[in-house]
Parts: sequence; C-alpha cells; structure tokens
Amino acid sequence: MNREQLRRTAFFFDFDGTLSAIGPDPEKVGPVPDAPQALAELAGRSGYCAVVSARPVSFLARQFGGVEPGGEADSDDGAAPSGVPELHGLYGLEFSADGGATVHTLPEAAPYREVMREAVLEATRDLPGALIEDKGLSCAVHFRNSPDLGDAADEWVEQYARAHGLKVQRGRMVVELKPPVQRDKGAVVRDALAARPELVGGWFFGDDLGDRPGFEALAERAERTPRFTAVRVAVANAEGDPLGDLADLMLGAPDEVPGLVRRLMREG
Ligand SMILES: O=P(O)(O)OC[C@H]1O[C@H](O[C@H]2O[C@H](CO)[C@@H](O)[C@H](O)[C@H]2O)[C@H](O)[C@@H](O)[C@@H]1O
Repeated sequence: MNREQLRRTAFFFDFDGTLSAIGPDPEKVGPVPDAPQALAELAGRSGYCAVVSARPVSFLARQFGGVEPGGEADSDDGAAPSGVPELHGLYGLEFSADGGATVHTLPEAAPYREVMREAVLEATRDLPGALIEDKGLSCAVHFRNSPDLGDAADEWVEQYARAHGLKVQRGRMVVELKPPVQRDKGAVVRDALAARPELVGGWFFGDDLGDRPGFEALAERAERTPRFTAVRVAVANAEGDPLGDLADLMLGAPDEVPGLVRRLMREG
C-alpha cells in the first residue's frame, strides 16, 4: 500500500482473539508482541486506526494508551492525535480519542451502571464457578474454566435480560448482559467512515461473533461506494471461525496481525 493509499484507508481491530491470544483469565491476557507499537505507528500514518472491542476503554487504555507515537504528525483535521489509535469499548458504548485520558460514554447507556452493578452481584451469587467480569456497563459471565456451566450461564443471562429489559451478547465461552441500546461494532465503523468521506478503503480484523456487524458495515460501504475497498480479515481459532464465511483474508493466529500491519506500512 503506497503512502497515499495508507492515508486514505481506515483500520479497525478487535482485541480478544485478534490482537490478543485467548487465555483462561480475561484480566491476565495482553496484546501479542509488537501489536501496541504497530498500531501506534499505523495511527500516525493511516486515515484512521481504532481498537473496537467488548472490553471497557479503561482496559484497552492500559494496553494501547501509553505507547510512544511512532508516526508523523497528522492531526490537522482535528481527529485523534497522531500515533494514538482511537479506543472504542463495550461494543461502542464508550470511546476515547486520547488513549483513555478522556472517556466518552453514550448518554443512552450511562444510566445502566447501577443495573449492571446489581447484575454482577446476582450473577456472582447465583452462578458459583463462573467467572463474572464487571465491565461497568456490561456484566460478562465466563464459563471457560468450567464449561459444564455453559447452559446454566446462558439460561441465567437470558432470564435476567428478559426480566430487566437488557440485551444478551454471546462470545467465546462467555455470555454477557448489555444495556438495551442500539450500538454495535458496525455502528462504530459506519460512524467513523461517515465522518471521513475522503477514505477509499477500510480493513477490519476480527475473530468472533461480535465482529460480524463490523465486517458487514465495511461490506455495505463498499457496495454503496464503487471505489471503496473493504478488506475483512478473520483471525482463525481452533474453537471455530464465526467470520470465515464473510472474510476476504484469513490469518492463522493473533501473532500474525502485527506482521501484516507492518507489511502494509512498509509497502507505503
Ligand atoms: O470484542 P473483544 O475484544 O474480542 O472482546 C470479546 C470478549 O473478550 C474477552 O473474553 C474472551 O477472552 C478471554 C481472555 O482471553 C477469555 O478468557 C474468554 O473466554 C473470551 O470470551 C472479554 O473478557 C469479554 O468481556 C469480551 O466480551
């Protein structure tokens, strides 16, 4: 990709399973080597670069917020400062353009903090053995460490969501409660592209069900805009590839992602 193409292309990256290998404890995993640095450099040279994850921005900021910028200054359009990928957390309910220093929450979602706090307490009480992840505006019930709890966890979350008017999101050995707000990774992609009509291409790197709307939003944009190129990169996982049918490119594992990013920048 030459320098000009890079400057007119957007890049979106999921975190877990894409920039980070899957492990037993969500608090103990981190990005694969070179991912934060490669993304910081990409943020300085591309038209747009963002991590779009189900994790809260506070978590993403610890992984990507403090990296020394590697690219050249490119903030004349008032977008994110050079060298800092935008961080979109909780499927787009939260976002930060300054590495996590300032976090913006969707106003419709903000009132659900108390509801989620209660859900975390009740899930912890009702589902001993499951790992309950308190994400502020979301409550994730993990059963990776006790797979036999999968059906009970799913049922509990479904019932809780019905009783409290919440949404359910499934992922790899996890089922979570979300506020009933119309927002997903596809909306993040659509908003970023709509704000940057000069872009002529977009890449989305993902591995899981929650990334499908991101893949679909890129494809929609390419269908509507003849000279827009969408590249959907699925990162393979032995647990299954829920994106394989939509992918333009497959990578074998998260540690292949920084290498591809660097090849794209080198060709620029
Ligand atoms: O949108 P993502 O960044 O891909 O987040 C999806 C979920 O990722 C995390 O859970 C997954 O990774 C854990 C650590 O490797 C693993 O233990 C778990 O089984 C996976 O489901 C995160 O903890 C969840 O909150 C996210 O929904």
